[in-house]
Amino acid sequence: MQPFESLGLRHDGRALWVLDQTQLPDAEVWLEGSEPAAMIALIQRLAVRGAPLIGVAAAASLATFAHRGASATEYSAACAALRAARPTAVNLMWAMDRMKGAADPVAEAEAIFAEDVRLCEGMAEHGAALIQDGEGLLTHCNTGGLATAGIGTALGVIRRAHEQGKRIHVYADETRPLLQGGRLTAWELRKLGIPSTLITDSMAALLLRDGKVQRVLVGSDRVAANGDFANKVGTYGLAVQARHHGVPFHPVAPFSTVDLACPDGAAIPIELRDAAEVRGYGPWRWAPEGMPAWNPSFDVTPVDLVTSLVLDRGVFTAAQLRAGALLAR
Ligand SMILES: CSC[C@@H](O)[C@@H](O)C(=O)COP(=O)(O)O
Repeated sequence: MQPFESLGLRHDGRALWVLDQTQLPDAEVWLEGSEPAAMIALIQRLAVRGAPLIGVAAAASLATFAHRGASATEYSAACAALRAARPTAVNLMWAMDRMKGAADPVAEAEAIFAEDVRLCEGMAEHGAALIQDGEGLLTHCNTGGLATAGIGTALGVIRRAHEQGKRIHVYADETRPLLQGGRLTAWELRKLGIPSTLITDSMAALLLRDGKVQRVLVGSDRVAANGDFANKVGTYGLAVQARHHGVPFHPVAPFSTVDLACPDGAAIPIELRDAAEVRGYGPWRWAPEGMPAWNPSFDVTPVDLVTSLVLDRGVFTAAQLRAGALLAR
């Protein structure tokens, strides 16, 4: 295979490696994900995460498996198992469906990687055009280079606006319970030198009330045909708060996140994760042991709360989405 590299995924021509996102920001440890079984475990424990990246990583793992001589039966079993590793981000199913029918799995995985890089550029160009000089921007979870093969979805848009010289200030939600904002987005923002402030999720409403935020930009794990979309839990609450305060709210996603087979948000499967993730983090536990907890990893935001959706191929208003703009593409 040709070597390739992104912020969180690397192929050295022989083996596939992922940057263990559970150890960020304190340690940069690369783990091997060449074997599909290993990649499934890495995806499920969020060592590799973010909707586009899990699709790209699963494809690269499957290609490496094929390159190393997997039989057709082994290949299709691994493809099905990878496809089922996490249920909400449709990019994983999209990538596995491409790999399933691929005549040359290595070329297909390389194409999926390169395409994701290009899709990020498309979103960045269209999304950055919305951002005005001097804006405060609020984001949730991690949607940057760690979540894609390229510069990211919502964070890619923010990065492009910064590169264009717009004076922006980013407020990053910590993102309970697994802290993708506090650990990963904060790490990326610091590396990129973008002026930013970390907040806990519960501080967002106050920031909006105080007029510190002129735009909310988030990623998506699956966009339904009518424009409803799933993203990291907490996104729906942000959308409600943004609407209440009259602040524009934009999901940002590549076309590989759009699922036309899903008519609306009610049809999007939502991953339920281990309750222990709500009771504590890493070695710490703050709730009584055994305390019942509810841990949906994503929530669904209805299209009515969306100002516009930034796709790699353009910006679509809620009215256009409701009128079937995604189905017409
Ligand atoms: C690339 S951004 C889109 C989403 O994947 C992102 O916002 C998100 O919710 C990630 O969730 P995660 O559980 O960390 O994989």
